[in-house]
Amino acid sequence: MNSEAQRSGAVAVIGRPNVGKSTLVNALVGAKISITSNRPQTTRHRLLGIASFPGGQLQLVDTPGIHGEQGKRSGKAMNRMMNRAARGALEGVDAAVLVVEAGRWDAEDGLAFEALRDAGLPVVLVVNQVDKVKDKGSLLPFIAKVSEGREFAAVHPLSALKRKGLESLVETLLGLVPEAPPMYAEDEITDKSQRFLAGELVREQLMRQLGEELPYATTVEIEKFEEEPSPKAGVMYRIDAVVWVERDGQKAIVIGKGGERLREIGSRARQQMERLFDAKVFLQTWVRVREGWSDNEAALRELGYHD
Ligand SMILES: Nc1nc2c(ncn2[C@@H]2O[C@H](COP(=O)(O)OP(=O)(O)OP(=O)(O)O)[C@@H](O)[C@H]2O)c(=O)[nH]1
Repeated sequence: MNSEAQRSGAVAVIGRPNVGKSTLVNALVGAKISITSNRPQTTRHRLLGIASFPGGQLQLVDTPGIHGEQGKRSGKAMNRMMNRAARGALEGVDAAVLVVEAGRWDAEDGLAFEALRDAGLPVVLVVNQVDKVKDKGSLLPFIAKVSEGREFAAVHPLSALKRKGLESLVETLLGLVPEAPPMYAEDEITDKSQRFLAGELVREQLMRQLGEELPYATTVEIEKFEEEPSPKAGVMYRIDAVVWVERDGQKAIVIGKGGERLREIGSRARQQMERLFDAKVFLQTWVRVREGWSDNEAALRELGYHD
């Protein structure tokens, strides 16, 4: 790529839940700004990941997974909001990446593709998780089948987790965005505040550490986020996080025997925050009950959800 012709533009990252959209955005940005877990519907918000390269800058819009009736897990209002947030991400972008899992294409992948086709965007197909495919020879027929009757600007088999195959994807994407100076400074990595990211890192641990349906009944609110100078670490943050659940019984499970579960959630989240903020973090966590929050639009807005 000609290094004098700087390119810059927005690219939506779309796909059904759990295919690796956030993992891909993090890999391209080079930092963990979007939380990931092996549970579908981890991402609930739209989030911008800013990735700067010698040839230009990509503003990657990470989105909640597009899901159909069968994919609903949280309250109805939350599901509606997530689908609206994903579809809303298509406005004002220059191109889209459709992420699918290698070897698998189902109805929800079809829904995601149709949303992109209807938006009239150039679509790059990312066939993710190729590290899990033993018979690499099966990839070509899979790609041929998926491409039948569907138009893609390019197809990239890759592994977001192992960071394999990313360079050529970046080259393709830079080719699809306009010639323009970067929109953000090179050291900026997201449009979200540290306060927002702190809440997400607590939520990531809820997704990872709680079993069954419980993660979908929880959300996190940051009640206090204070920065103060620290003689050793430069700055330190004092953060108070509230974990909201829907019922009393759920509160007991999140707290765990003798408070063990909540301590582990807090400790892992704090480590992740310290890494991301490059600072010392003092984190306190509480659990509170708010009945039916995930099926109540007003409660969702109060808790920071919007489309
Ligand atoms: N083996 C393998 N696993 C991957 C790869 N990319 C993502 N994963 C795993 O797949 C799971 C889902 O990844 P996410 O990035 O959270 O998926 P997502 O598409 O953002 O999910 P939603 O938030 O549900 O929309 C996580 O456990 C990731 O570690 C990959 O290239 N290879």
